Amino acid sequence: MKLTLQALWNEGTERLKLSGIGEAELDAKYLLFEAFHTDMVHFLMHRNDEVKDEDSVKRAVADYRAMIEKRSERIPLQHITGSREFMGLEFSVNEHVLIPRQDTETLVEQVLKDYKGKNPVVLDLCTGSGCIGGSLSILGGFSDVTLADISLEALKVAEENARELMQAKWNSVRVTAECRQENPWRLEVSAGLAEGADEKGSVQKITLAESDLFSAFSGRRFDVIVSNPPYIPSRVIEELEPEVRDHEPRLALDGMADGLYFYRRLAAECGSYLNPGGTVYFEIGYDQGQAVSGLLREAGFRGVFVYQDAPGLDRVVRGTMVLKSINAKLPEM
Ligand SMILES: C[S@@+](CC[C@H](N)C(=O)[O-])C[C@H]1O[C@@H](n2cnc3c(N)ncnc32)[C@H](O)[C@@H]1O
Repeated sequence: MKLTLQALWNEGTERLKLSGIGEAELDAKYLLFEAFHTDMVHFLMHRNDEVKDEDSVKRAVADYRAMIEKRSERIPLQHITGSREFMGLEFSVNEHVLIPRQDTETLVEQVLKDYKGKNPVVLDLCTGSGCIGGSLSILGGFSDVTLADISLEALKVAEENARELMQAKWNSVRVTAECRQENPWRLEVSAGLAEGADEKGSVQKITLAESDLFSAFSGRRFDVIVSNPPYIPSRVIEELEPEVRDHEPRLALDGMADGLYFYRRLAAECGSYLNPGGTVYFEIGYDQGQAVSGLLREAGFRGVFVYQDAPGLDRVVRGTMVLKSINAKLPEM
């Protein structure tokens, strides 16, 4: 029987179906394209051609079969390919970070909308791959964004992403990374115009910081604090799909007994790190809107509002800290 792309796709699909993978056809096709560095158009035109008897093609076939084997062990697709698209940008991922979810784009889109044409100083707590803060920096053009996480392994992934994003955005422009501190770890990735050019208004930086929530930010103030903290109740983690339960970091999932542990800490502490009129945006689980809104109101936040994601589920809570003593106003939104 001749070996074709269609035959390889069928073979992969069958293998993944046997492992109970719901989107077996899609995943097999994605891995086929990855192994053969090809796309849908090429596939549709050549799927019934016999694949060439060349070393490079043999390698692609072997790579594809190896990737299918990994996927059949319920290793997430994105861990196999090493990347995930988020907000139209490419983020590297590995087993040390949560794979960015489409739901999380709701938070990024809301901040971009609220701060269009403005340049807030932003802190992304629990940054993981850096997908939230990185997108805000690149797409919002915000010049000072800090990405913080308690996990050094996660921060290394966020650093790679920050460098790649800056490089891609500034193209011919220098991207420098300067290690400022080892313990706790801290690094700045910054981009500016090429040497000799006018640098006015063109410098952008992403700072990466090892921090247990706010531990590394004593005395600092931000205009916007965003966070997608771990929010799954501990007992629920065992019921999740094997891809999540066995392959994504527990540190990224576990919101302790009722899933609200981090929101309690964030609500209590955020006010001390915000400029007057500063705003927080937290991603939440679909059933946590009321509880997290309550925590923010109790902590003195105003304008507390819950936003829904594309399927209509509660996904983001926003609140603004108004410091009456200095007559701060709610920002226009
Ligand atoms: C749900 S993941 C979110 C990752 C990323 N922001 C996203 O939206 O895809 C939560 C992240 O919080 C980090 N984390 C857990 N406990 C933390 C703590 N005490 N302080 C800071 N980060 C923490 C984990 O390492 C993980 O990267």
